[in-house]
Amino acid sequence: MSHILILGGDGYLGWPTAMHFSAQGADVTVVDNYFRRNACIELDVGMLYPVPTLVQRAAIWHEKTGRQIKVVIGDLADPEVMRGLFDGRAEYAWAVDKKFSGIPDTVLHYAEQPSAPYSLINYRYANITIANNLLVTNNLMFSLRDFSRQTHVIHIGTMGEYGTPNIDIEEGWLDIEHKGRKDRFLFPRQASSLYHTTKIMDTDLMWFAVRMWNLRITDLMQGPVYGFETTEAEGDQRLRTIFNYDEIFGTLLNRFVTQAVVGYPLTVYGKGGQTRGYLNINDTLQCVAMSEKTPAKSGELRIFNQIMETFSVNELADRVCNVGRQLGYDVKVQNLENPRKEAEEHYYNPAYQGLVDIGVKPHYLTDEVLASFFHAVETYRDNIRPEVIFRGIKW
Ligand SMILES: O=c1ccn([C@@H]2O[C@H](COP(=O)(O)OP(=O)(O)O[C@H]3O[C@H](CS(=O)(=O)O)[C@@H](O)[C@H](O)[C@H]3O)[C@@H](O)[C@H]2O)c(=O)[nH]1
Repeated sequence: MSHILILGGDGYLGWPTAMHFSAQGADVTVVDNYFRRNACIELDVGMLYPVPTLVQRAAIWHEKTGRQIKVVIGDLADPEVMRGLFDGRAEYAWAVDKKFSGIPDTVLHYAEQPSAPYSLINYRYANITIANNLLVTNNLMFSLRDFSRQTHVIHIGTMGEYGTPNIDIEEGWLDIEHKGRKDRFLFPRQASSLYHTTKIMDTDLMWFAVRMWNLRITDLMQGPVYGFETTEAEGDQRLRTIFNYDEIFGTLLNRFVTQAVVGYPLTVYGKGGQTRGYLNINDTLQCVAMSEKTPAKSGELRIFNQIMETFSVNELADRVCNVGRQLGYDVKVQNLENPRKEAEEHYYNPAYQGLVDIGVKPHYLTDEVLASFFHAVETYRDNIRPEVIFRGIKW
């Protein structure tokens, strides 16, 4: 049985991933310090529905499936918490069998502050983002160096590391010919938020560790994710993942569908030509699962662009308007002055073939998928708080 350690197991992607691997029979341990929930309380942003604690969710999962997901509550920016997961000192906050699972075969690293607006609220939130994201990644690198260089790490990076260059975006690497000589380098990176910049710095830490200590790392450069319905959560609402629609933690399509359902005009920032690669939450699970099955080699930093299709903000607003109107909603669009500093019209042509080549079958955003997303959000309509949708955190 493979042992999978999930850092950031309480988050939007961490918890569905934990259930996904557990359902397939893996020995799963999740770690989290409840950063996301605490930030949601501190900043008073709305979640679509309440979510039981990580410990409660693990107990519910066990009651329903007979499988255990071991839970550790701790701050991975503290090196001793991280190292305890490799040398057996970790204390389980929940587990049926509290015996140490041993060195993990695979570590899924989601334990990061994931929001661009959060990282730019002010200098304090900027520092929290930088300190958390870089220390967690560095603590992981040193734990692997000291305890297990064979463990495969799958890190969630972001397409935002590349920014919006005026050339095609390759999958992580670029061959350069300069004055008659050739070499291969990380693709140039230029992020448009501090959060995204920490992901660039993560890549540098990981690439250093791969070069020095022959670690095995897959970096998934993910675009904005949408949706919350995953197979393992079907049939029990208490197992649904955290879903934000507010300005800070909500991603674009999750926000637009929620806005449409509650009659709030869709918040298109600036000209709306900002184009990104999007993916369904179920494809995040697939991409991580396929990467786990076909790990990076020793001394390899393997980079995949984890997106399934690209849309501009305007295109997504149109799609949400059309489907919303067919469902009887009076959906309107408002063009707001862009609170972010970003290109509003730009070239965007990223490669994203690597994950398909290792077996991922994309779920595309069809009208049916969008309609089913509307129906899922409608169930919680009364919980939606319009006042948290836009507060205008400026870059
Ligand atoms: O109400 C809104 C919200 C966003 N946008 C625009 O939509 C685009 C995407 O915004 P987003 O908030 O969905 O995505 P972003 O801030 O880039 O961050 C999200 O998507 C990233 C992938 S990517 O965008 O870098 O490819 C992940 O890394 C992050 O964790 C996740 O929060 C941006 O141009 C933004 O200005 C709007 O027009 N209106």
